[in-house]
Amino acid sequence: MTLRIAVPNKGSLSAKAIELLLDAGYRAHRRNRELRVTDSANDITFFFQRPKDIATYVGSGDLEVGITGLDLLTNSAAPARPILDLGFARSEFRFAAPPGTITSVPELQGRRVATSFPVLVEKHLADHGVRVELIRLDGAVENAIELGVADAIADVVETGESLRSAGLVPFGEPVMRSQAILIQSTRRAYTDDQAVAIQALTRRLRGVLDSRLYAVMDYNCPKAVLDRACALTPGIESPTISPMADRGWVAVRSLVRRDEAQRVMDELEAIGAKAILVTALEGCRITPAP
Ligand SMILES: Nc1ncnc2c1ncn2[C@@H]1O[C@H](COP(=O)(O)OP(=O)(O)OP(=O)(O)O)[C@@H](O)[C@H]1O
Ligand SMILES: O=P(O)(O)OC[C@H]1O[C@H](OP(=O)(O)OP(=O)(O)O)[C@H](O)[C@@H]1O
Ligand SMILES: [Mg+2]
Repeated sequence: MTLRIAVPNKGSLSAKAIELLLDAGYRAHRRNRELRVTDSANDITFFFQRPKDIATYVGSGDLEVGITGLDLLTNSAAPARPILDLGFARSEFRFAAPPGTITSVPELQGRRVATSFPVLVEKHLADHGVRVELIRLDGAVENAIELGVADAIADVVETGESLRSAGLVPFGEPVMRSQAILIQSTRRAYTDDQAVAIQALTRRLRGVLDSRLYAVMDYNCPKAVLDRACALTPGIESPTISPMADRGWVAVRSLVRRDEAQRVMDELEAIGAKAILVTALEGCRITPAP
């Protein structure tokens, strides 16, 4: 097997990582509770591992690549590096405490800080010259203060709901911003075949991410406002302009960001464009290879 890839077997990363691989044409379905799935057609084996262990396997070179979180990679201190941002599991890593108790990082000096990311926290505090008593927990860290084992916590924050419901407020700058990433080892040597296979995987994943980000926009445009229309829909390289039977009009096709499509349609309509269509992408290769 040319490529062995570590995929999170549970938690916030798992379902989205598998969905991404399936959308990229890989057979990454787990039947029952399989921990290893081989996709012979693509010459890949997926190993379903605990999210916290993935950087260790990839860093050591025992698996070629893996999907993990930037915060987990940093916390592992494994010799591995991100090769592609995957855009999901976006979060911040923050300190928090009950309001009015600890409100800045220097005030943590000598206090008890609970976390399940001890390496990440220790490094950040060392960089700020602050020494604490670290309380290592596995999860549900927000309860640690009320239960009396810590004075502050450092944990993943997405919506902030877990902090709010535990009566905690974040303080200090975020320790880091994280998202899901594809990683490879910085230490091992990859064979030429493996390097080519990693490139192919990366291009496929990037294609899926771009397909989710962009849509095709088609519209009919009076020639008199074509410059303004093209400025609204510049596309990635340049819009495609085709003649129409009515010589006063042209047909324009361009890629637009999905999250901007409604605004762009409003503005095109306002300058006189007609028959504006937005079509989702099933797949694409539009950004350059890494
Ligand atoms: N609520 C969340 N929203 C977005 N990303 C999250 C959230 N919780 C965790 N993550 C991210 O998911 C990755 C895995 O985090 P973690 O190890 O805490 O696993 P988990 O998804 O919480 O599963 P578990 O704690 O049950 O093992 C990390 O990169 C983290 O930043
Ligand atoms: O800001 P929020 O949207 O509330 O999300 C953040 C919470 O999500 C994660 O917890 P998870 O559910 O994975 O439980 P865990 O603490 O056991 O990891 C994380 O550890 C936070 O507790
Ligand atoms: Mg968690």
